[in-house]
Amino acid sequence: MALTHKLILASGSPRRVELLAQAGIEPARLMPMDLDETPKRTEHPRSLAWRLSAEKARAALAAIKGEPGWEGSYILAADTVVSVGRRILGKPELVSEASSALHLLSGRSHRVYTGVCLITPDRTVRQKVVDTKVRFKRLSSHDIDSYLASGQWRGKAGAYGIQGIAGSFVVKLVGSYTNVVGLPLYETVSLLAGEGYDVHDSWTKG
Ligand SMILES: Cc1cn([C@H]2C[C@H](O)[C@@H](COP(=O)(O)OP(=O)(O)OP(=O)(O)O)O2)c(=O)[nH]c1=O
Repeated sequence: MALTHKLILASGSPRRVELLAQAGIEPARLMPMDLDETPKRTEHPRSLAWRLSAEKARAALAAIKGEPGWEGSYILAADTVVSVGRRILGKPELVSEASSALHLLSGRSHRVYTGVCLITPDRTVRQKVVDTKVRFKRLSSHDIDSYLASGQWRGKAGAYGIQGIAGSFVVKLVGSYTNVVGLPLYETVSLLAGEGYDVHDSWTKG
């Protein structure tokens, strides 16, 4: 029988769990890693997504050190960053921050970068950053105020969730949709499969 390795998802994002489930992958353990996600001065959004996804995965690796049963596990982490030009829009905490982000995104194209980091059972670190270009319609004040009132901006990079109401703001999208939601499925599954993870294991189990 093939040796199966457990997968740890170093994330507290329900979107990432759902996206993996969509691909038939169920992590054996969820480990939300609470890190300082502040960009460094002049840090490019792509570099930020690369760095933070690796920091989350490495933090989970450090946390399981010495725990029996988890030595040969895979560890997966991701980080999603929204940017308009070189300006990085993080996860807003206040309504006023969400409002400024939505005003910036209105009628423009922006990029969404998701960094994916996989630590393999032999502790090799494999990384990718995927980017998607998204164009929003011009948002009226009414659109923005109503969206803010919906609360769907909370906890989301760039103050919107494409999988909800904000999907109706999208005029054009070039690249991976799942990347915008928080985990690029094609690239993540390729990364896992390329490192020997049995991505087909659960497909036949219903
Ligand atoms: C742009 C966009 C982001 N998001 C979410 C995905 C991520 O959860 C979040 C970006 O923040 P992240 O810091 O990438 O992730 P997180 O803090 O939610 O979870 P964790 O670090 O524990 O894995 O924004 C959407 O759900 N929809 C969208 O359209």
